Amino acid sequence: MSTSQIPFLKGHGTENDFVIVPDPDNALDLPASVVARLCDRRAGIGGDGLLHVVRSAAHPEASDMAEQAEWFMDYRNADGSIAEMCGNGVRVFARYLQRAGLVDDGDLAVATRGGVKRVHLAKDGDVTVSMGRAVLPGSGVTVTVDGRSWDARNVSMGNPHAVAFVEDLAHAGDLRSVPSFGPASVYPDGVNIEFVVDRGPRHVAMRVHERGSGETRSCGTGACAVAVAAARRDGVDPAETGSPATYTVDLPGGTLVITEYPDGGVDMTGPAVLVAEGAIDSDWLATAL
Ligand SMILES: N[C@@H](CCC[C@H](N)C(=O)O)C(=O)O
Repeated sequence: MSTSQIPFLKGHGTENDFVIVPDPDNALDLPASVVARLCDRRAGIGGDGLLHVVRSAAHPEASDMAEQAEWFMDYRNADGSIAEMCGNGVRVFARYLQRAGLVDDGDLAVATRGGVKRVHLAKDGDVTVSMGRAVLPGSGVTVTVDGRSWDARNVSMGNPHAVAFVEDLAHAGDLRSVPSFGPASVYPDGVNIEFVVDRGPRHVAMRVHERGSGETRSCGTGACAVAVAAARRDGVDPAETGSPATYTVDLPGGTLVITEYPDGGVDMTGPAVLVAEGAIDSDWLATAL
């Protein structure tokens, strides 16, 4: 019989799935080994990542944002590594806060390692997040998978992305394929790699290999990086035209709509779904420590 249980929920955004662990006072010890155990699809609950829900004031990395955002999304990849930002995760995080009655419907702010993000949510509708500006450093990168290489665009959405336009999404390989990139110095902390094809005017499709999680069925920051990279490739820059540019991005797990504004801000709209809740056996979890 276990001595205590830790509440959790499971949710996804365009099938990028997360274990959600509410811990308002930041009382839980969640080293990488514990996160990896929880995200393990056979030995644990399973997820592409973990959303640790903490009051900003209670977390050393977020206390300086507490006045702007009551809640901090302490995001972890499936291997337990830390990332600056997760676009699908922040929508699911906001949905959890709404369902738990911790925020009102409508607009809220969420603290992340990538700064404070403004979120707009309706009770059962899509969620829109103001993701901030995309940064395109211009450094040349190459991505390689299964012996094929492409030039890629380096795009930061707070976390790093390499966006490669390919002829066929099948070129991104299969589950055994591990893309690589170069030169290594461009991404000292690793990178998320997106493979993109055109579907129509301002409409693309992508697959993604995420840093710390492997191939996932969606990546919100990746879709933003892809939309901005596709716009620049198409000669579209809202800062120059003065008009917003909207791209539809299809992913294996669903569709995200990305709009870049003349001030450089990027909005992402998509679903956020809670699918289950339960309790983690703390004795089992302790075996991962
Ligand atoms: N799936 C996320 C991105 C999660 C972080 C990424 N793996 C990284 O290490 O930067 C999204 O929806 O943005």
